[in-house]
Amino acid sequence: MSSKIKIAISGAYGKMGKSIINTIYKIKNVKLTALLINKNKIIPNNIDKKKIKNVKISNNFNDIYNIFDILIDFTCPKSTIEYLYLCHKYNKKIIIGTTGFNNSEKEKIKKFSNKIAILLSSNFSIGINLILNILEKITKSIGNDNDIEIIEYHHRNKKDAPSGTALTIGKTIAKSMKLKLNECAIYDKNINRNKIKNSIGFSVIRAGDIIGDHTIIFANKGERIEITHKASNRITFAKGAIKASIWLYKKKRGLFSMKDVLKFKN
Ligand SMILES: NC(=O)C1=CN([C@@H]2O[C@H](COP(=O)(O)OP(=O)(O)OC[C@H]3O[C@@H](n4cnc5c(N)ncnc54)[C@H](OP(=O)(O)O)[C@@H]3O)[C@@H](O)[C@H]2O)C=CC1
Ligand SMILES: O=C(O)C1=N[C@H](C(=O)O)C[C@H](O)C1
Repeated sequence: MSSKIKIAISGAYGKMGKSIINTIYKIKNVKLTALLINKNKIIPNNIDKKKIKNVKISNNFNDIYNIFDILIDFTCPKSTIEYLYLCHKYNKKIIIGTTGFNNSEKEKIKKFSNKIAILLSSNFSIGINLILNILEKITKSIGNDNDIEIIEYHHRNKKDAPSGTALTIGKTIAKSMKLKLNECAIYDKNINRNKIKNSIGFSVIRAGDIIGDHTIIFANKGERIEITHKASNRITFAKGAIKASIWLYKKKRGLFSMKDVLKFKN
């Protein structure tokens, strides 16, 4: 590729935004050209000013639409949808890392993907996507005979629950049992499991500065299988999102996921 892919980040001063700023300069095919922040905020002290020397910083998409190719968004559902409209207006591609969308917002994302290229992932780590890949096989083998639980652990500031990753894991398991998640998910532990076949229980822990851990339990009489992923640094998500943006650059339109990017061999 002759010229580098130009990247803008929305949510740039957030935990994920800062992680991407500190990672992107190490990756040769891409160049950070713009930061979209919420209000006119001072640059956080844990952002190295050298890394954003020639980068435009604005709280207005219209200031930067002509200096980037792909927007990497880690903000909140309301802001993501606002940026989706603007990416459609200016025909820009978008990597969506934000989680916590309601059904109407998910419909909007799907609708816009008819016009622009969108890659949506609740978790950009290689590890979680590898687990999603093998979960189908495990569930098809033992899902019907086991109690299934998903436990997620995040930092005390996380706004949505269960996590987007936990919901994606639940959806993958449900689909492997030929069910929709809303037909088998149990969020309320007072429900007697004996009454529900093929249920998937969710548990949520919010504490300290936990980056993002997920455990899936398949429990039967006499044994249980526990599959756990622990993110120890947000760099794992940042690298995945940047890798996804390089992949998405070639696409004109459509809704994609990390499954399309990683193409694990079965
Ligand atoms: N897919 C994945 O792999 C991962 C997804 N996530 C998800 O990403 C999202 C963000 O997580 P995290 O970075 O920890 O959250 P933070 O709250 O640390 O960061 C979000 C940032 O977005 C800013 N923001 C909100 N609205 C706008 C806007 N319209 N324009 C520009 N900036 C805006 C916020 O500003 P202000 O504080 O002023 O509101 C804040 O700085 C969450 O939904 C989380 O679940 C997180 C990690 C990995
Ligand atoms: O809010 C976070 O931090 C994270 N959110 C994502 C989710 O909701 O699954 C991904 C990761 O677990 C970190």
